[in-house]
Order: sequence, then structure tokens, then C-alpha cells
Amino acid sequence: MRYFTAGESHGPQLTAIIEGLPAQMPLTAEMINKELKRRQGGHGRGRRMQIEKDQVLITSGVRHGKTLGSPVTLTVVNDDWKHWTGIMGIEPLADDVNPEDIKRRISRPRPGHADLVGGMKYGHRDLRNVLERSSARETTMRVAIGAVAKQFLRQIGIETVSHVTEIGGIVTDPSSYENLSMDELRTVIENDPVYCADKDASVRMVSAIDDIKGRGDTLGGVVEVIIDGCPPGIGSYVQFDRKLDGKLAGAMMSINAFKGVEFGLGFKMAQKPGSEVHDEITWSKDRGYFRKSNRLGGLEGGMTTGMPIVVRGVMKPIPTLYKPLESVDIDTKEPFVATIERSDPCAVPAASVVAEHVIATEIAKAIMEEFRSDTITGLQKEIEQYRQYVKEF
Ligand SMILES: Cc1cc2nc3c(=O)[nH]c(=O)nc-3n(C[C@H](O)[C@H](O)[C@H](O)COP(=O)(O)O)c2cc1C
Ligand SMILES: C=C(O[C@@H]1CC(C(=O)O)=C[C@@H](OP(=O)(O)O)[C@H]1O)C(=O)O
Repeated sequence: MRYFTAGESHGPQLTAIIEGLPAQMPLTAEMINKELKRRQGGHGRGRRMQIEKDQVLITSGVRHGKTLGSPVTLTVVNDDWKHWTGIMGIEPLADDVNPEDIKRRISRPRPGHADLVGGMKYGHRDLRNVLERSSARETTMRVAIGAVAKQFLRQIGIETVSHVTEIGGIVTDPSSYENLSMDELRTVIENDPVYCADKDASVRMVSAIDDIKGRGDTLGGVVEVIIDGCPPGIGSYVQFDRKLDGKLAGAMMSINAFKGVEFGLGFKMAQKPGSEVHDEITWSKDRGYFRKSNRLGGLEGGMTTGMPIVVRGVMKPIPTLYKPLESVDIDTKEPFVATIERSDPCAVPAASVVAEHVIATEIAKAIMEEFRSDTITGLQKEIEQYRQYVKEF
């Protein structure tokens, strides 16, 4: 499976193309729209999310609700485009227009964004040309692609869930959710304003977001993704670039504003002896091989172990502040303090949805590399046989 995204934040539309999906898989716009709506939500989002009502249009690769095996194209219209039509025009500028006079041209790079270095690299004196593509608006299409990947994973018995475990130093207590089933956890999270499974922490997170917004500042946090039902042996130890943990870490780090990733106990492993980190192996007739604990987060030697995959990512606080940081105007080289039109004070809940979808996409891709049938029923059969084989190994 291969995929691409395209589109500018304030351009006419966003596009994704996915190639290599099995044929005969049920797929509807509704399945994708449900996830797009979750990404737009979460306490802490700014005014742009009141303008957009993200809805996908499937324009190829699906007929009568089933995949054809041909490339699937997804598009989402930017409702904000109507306010930007002239500014974002595709046609060349008229001869009498000076590029430096383009409406809403940006000559003042924002710290923490791609603006300055992107401008240098691509020769853009209007930094809007960088901002438009570096914006996290792009994550809309990564969620759309991930929704398709999740639908594929569901067909072969793999479930995904994501939740917020920390915002601005407020940390969830794992005992409040670690005994919940995947379905129970999903229900709690979907009904929570910050997609958090610890009710007490959630209340404090909401007020921390309101407080930071009032102060013109922003907050980051940590999100956790859990993937349950993966058979052992997805990924490989035989070549460095086939290790699944490396691919998942790369996917997590590709999300705008993500600055770190960990599996299982993660960075806490540094504080513990080996006997409190590694997971003992056991076997039963019902389950086959399994681990007595899951401190390594479901991966050993770059391969899934069959235990749930547990991966977390840290998101920095949003860089555009109403209480802005100092920067330099590229025209005058003079320092300035920026004025802000709108921004999200905290997008950690939305980012947890993005994280779940990019991880689901990477896992779906890895599974399609291991099992090669061109139809979903063929793949289901192959995977079922493999599950039986590893159980009795
Ligand atoms: C869901 C989501 C929403 C975001 N919203 C904003 C925003 O409103 N304002 C902003 O300055 N950055 C926002 N960001 C973060 C920036 O896109 C990101 O920090 C920037 O592109 C620079 O990339 P880097 O932080 O990965 O270096 C958001 C990120 C995500 C994942
Ligand atoms: C549009 C989205 O997020 C945007 C991501 C973003 C950024 O700089 O990354 C900046 C803001 O955009 P704008 O400048 O238009 O207000 C966010 O709203 C979205 O998530 O769909």
C-alpha cells in the first residue's frame, strides 16, 4: 500500500490517493467522516474549526460500497477557501502586481514553524507559500487515509484506540482505565471533552486549557495509541529498515508538533533493572504464546509479539501564541513582535486522533507487505491460517 496527500491549508481542497488496497473491502464515506469529525473536536481548538465541516468525497477506487483494488482517491473541500480565493489564486500574477504587495503576504516568520527555513530553502519571499503546506490542516487527509486503514484492520480482527494521557503537566492515572476493554475505553474517550479516560484528570485539563488561553499561551501533552489483535511477526529484524518500531516511530514523529515517541514503559525503562522491563513468555492452548506483562509495548526485535502495541507521542505546545515571541522581518531585518489572527490554544486531543490514524496506516501497510492476496477475503483466510500456525508453533 502506498499513499500521498496534497493540498494547501487555505486552498480549494485536500486530496489523498491510496494505492494497493485489497478489492472487495466494504468502504463508505460515512466511515471516514466519523473520524474526520473526531479530529476536528476536542476542547482547545480555535476558530478555524468552526468554519470547516470536514466531509470526504470518494472519487475513485470504490463502487457500490466496496473497494475495486484500483487507487482510492479522497478529497475534502476547505470551506475557508471562499475567504481566500483571490489570495490563494493559481493563475499567474498580472504584470502590474508587485509580488511584495500580495494581500496577506507574510514577511515575518513565526518561531516554531517551518516559515523561515522553508522560505530560505524554496526561495519563497512570501512565507505564506511555506505556511500553507506546513500547516497541520494536512493531518485531515492522514486521518482520512487512516480511517481506510482502520477499516482494513477491523476486517482482520485488529482494533485501535487513542487517548490523551497528559496535558500541560496534568497526568492521567492508568488505574482509572487499564482494566477497561478496548470498546469501553473507546466509549469513555469519545464522550470526554479532551479525549481522556481519567475523569478527574480530564476536568483539570479542561480548566488548564481555559486558563492558558486566557493568558495568550498554549499547552502540549502526550497521547497514547493502542493496537490490539495484531498477529506476532509483523515487521522484521533482518534489515534495519524493515523494523516495525522504527516505522511507527517515524509515523508518529511525522505529525506536526510531535517531538518524541516511546513504546510500552518508554523512557521510564532507564530507571528500572532488566527484570522489571522484559516480559516473560508463556503458552496456553487457548491463546498460544503470550507475555505475562506488556512492558515493551508489543514489539521485540522490530516485530510485533502478538501483545497490544502501546505507543505514545509527545506534542509540543502550539507555536503560534497570542502572547507572541520575538522574530525578525525578512524585508527590513528588524525585530518585531507578531500580531495573531487565530490559532488553537491546545490541539492535543485532536492530535491523539491523528496519532491513532497514522499508526493504523503504518500497521495496515506492514500487514499488506507480509500477506499478498488481492482480495480482502483472500487476506482474511491467509491471516487466519497464520494465526493458527503461530499458536501451535
Ligand atoms: C491537530 C493539530 C493542530 C495544530 N494547530 C495549530 C495551530 O492552530 N497553530 C499553530 O501555530 N500550530 C498548530 N499546530 C502545530 C504546527 O502545525 C507545527 O508546530 C508546525 O507546522 C511546525 O512543525 P513542527 O512543530 O513539527 O516543527 C497544530 C498541530 C496539530 C497536530
Ligand atoms: C486547519 C487546521 O488546523 C490549523 C493548523 C494550523 C497550523 O499552523 O498547523 C493553524 C490553524 O489554521 P488557521 O491558520 O487557518 O487558523 C489551525 O486551524 C485543521 O486542523 O484542520
